[in-house]
Amino acid sequence: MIELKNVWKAYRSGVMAVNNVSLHVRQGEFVYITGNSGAGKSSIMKILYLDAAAFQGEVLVCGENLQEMSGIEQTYYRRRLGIIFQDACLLPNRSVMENTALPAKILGENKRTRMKKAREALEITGLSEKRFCLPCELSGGEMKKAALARAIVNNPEIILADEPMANLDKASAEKVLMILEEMNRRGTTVIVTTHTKEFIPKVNNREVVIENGRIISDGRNGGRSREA
Ligand SMILES: Nc1ncnc2c1ncn2[C@@H]1O[C@H](COP(=O)(O)OP(=O)(O)OP(=O)(O)O)[C@@H](O)[C@H]1O
Repeated sequence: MIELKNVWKAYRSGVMAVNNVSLHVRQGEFVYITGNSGAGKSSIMKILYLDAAAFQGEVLVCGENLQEMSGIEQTYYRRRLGIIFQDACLLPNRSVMENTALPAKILGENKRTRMKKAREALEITGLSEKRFCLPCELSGGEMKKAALARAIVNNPEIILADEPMANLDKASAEKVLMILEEMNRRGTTVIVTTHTKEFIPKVNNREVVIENGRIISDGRNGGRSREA
């Protein structure tokens, strides 16, 4: 479903953040991308949600080449994604409810439907009580939960979650993973980055480990390398 073929991404500073990465994620898979801070995890996610300017190599999603998409095709592609940005990226002057409903608004849902969807998503993430707050009135962990609610509100085909467990206590982090796993059980392809393996379940998970922009192992349960 998602295929990176020999992808390179260098920043103007000269840093080679993504160094010849090839990765295939099948439809309905749940993949963890792990690695130390600065390893290149977010850069890979940015490439996938089209936030990274010039990169080399090919990225195919359902056979479509991201670089060859027109502007309107990219817009439709983004609508198929639920994204949790590393720094939450909530609109500062909109309530939690409005932030959560935003992807439904972009899809053209009427107000009643998008508020219903936002209420349900906030219920799932346990943030209902804070629905009328502004982002500045939330803790870091609550911001992550709002970002998660926004990411799941449209029941997306693909979720790209960049450090969704950061700033969360153990119980909240486990709950975030539970929600992402439930989305995955219902058919959503999920890619999660994390610099800590603390919360990754030990059983039957695919973990792609990045170091200095390269994949150094790709396997299940910390198993043997597939693509390194
Ligand atoms: N906009 C940018 N301009 C220049 N260098 C950048 C930029 N963004 C990231 N980098 C560099 O690219 C490398 C990879 O960064 P990236 O954010 O992808 O890593 P990461 O694995 O997500 O790290 P973290 O876990 O700390 O978020 C790092 O050396 C970083 O300093």
